[in-house]
Amino acid sequence: MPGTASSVFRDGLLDGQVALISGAGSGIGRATAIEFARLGATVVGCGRSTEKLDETAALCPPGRFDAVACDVREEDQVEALVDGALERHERIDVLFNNAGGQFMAPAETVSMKGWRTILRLNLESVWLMTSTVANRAMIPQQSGKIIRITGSPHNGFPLMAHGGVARAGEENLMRGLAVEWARYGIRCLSVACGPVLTETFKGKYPIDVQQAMHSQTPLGRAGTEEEVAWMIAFLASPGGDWHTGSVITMDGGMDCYRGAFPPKEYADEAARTEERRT
Ligand SMILES: CCCCCCCCC/C=C/C(=O)SCCNC(=O)CCNC(=O)[C@H](O)C(C)(C)COP(=O)(O)OP(=O)(O)OC[C@H]1O[C@@H](n2cnc3c(N)ncnc32)[C@H](O)[C@@H]1OP(=O)(O)O
Ligand SMILES: NC(=O)C1=CN([C@@H]2O[C@H](COP(=O)(O)OP(=O)(O)OC[C@H]3O[C@@H](n4cnc5c(N)ncnc54)[C@H](OP(=O)(O)O)[C@@H]3O)[C@@H](O)[C@H]2O)C=CC1
Repeated sequence: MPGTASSVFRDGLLDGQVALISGAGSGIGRATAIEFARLGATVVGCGRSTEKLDETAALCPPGRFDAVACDVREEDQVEALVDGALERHERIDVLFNNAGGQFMAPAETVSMKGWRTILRLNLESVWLMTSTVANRAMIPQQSGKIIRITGSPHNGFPLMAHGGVARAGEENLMRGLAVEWARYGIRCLSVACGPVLTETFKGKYPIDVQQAMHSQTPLGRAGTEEEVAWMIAFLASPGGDWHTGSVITMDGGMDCYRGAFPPKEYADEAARTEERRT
């Protein structure tokens, strides 16, 4: 992400906003923190590793990134994170629940400990962060936007069944809260991503699995962390004000159709057109 200005949005688009971003020390969280800071927001970025957060701070315009070590699974740490953000910045306009992840393993090998690890890291932590920020900041101020990153495609998540369950639950949580909390002026949304070429993604999955994911995407490529950051920035801007409860899917078309089109069985053009019946 070279340069100091957004390559998509006007300067000052998010002036005055305070955004809390989890997992801001790498990948999508870092790219989003940088984009928000460039657009004028103050970002409170959390993660477990302070070194990674300090690197993000160095990539943001000076004074725009407030790094806080916090494990989003721990109630006392999340409460301290939110209270500290309010003491220093007075409000929280955007919560981007980005921290999370899963491991790839055949379902029959996943132990109860492994299952609980993923449900806790994703679904439970999203509820903890969301309820704490809503109760302490957004309901009192009668405004806010809460965005969770989830996954696409929305059919089963083979080899990551635990992750798929967590993401489905998170999307439903955002939908339910969008209805309940509209009366407080709070918008709740999910952004469901297909493969995004972050360092973790590239290091985590075998190269042939990655290539299969890309070739099974109609647009034939993975997304970039900047493309996700632009979507989150748009949603935080006035352009996002009429969005709530939605699941915005960004996946190069994978959710509509799994595979390159036309499939090899239809390689012959004649096989793609049905004969007219008169
Ligand atoms: C095809 C479709 C196209 C679909 C195309 C869709 C594309 C979307 C793909 C999505 C990509 C991404 O999300 S990429 C970004 C992902 N980012 C991350 O994952 C970052 C965060 N991840 C993590 O922190 C870790 O990977 C994670 C395991 C999730 C949590 O770490 P923890 O330290 O909390 O947990 P650990 O102590 O390591 O493990 C706890 C237990 O979990 C289980 N466990 C952990 N790793 C395991 C493993 N590899 N295999 C089995 N079991 C495992 C064991 O029971 C462990 O206990 P013991 O046995 O006692 O050790
Ligand atoms: N890359 C992809 O293809 C896709 C990613 N996603 C989701 O997007 C999000 C970001 O992914 P990506 O950028 O690729 O991955 P990263 O691994 O780079 O990002 C995950 C971030 O979350 C932080 N984190 C993990 N556990 C915790 C915790 N318990 N408390 C606080 N912070 C934590 C990590 O920092 P630290 O270790 O310092 O705590 C890290 O910075 C994840 O939720 C991922 O599942 C969804 C779809 C596709």
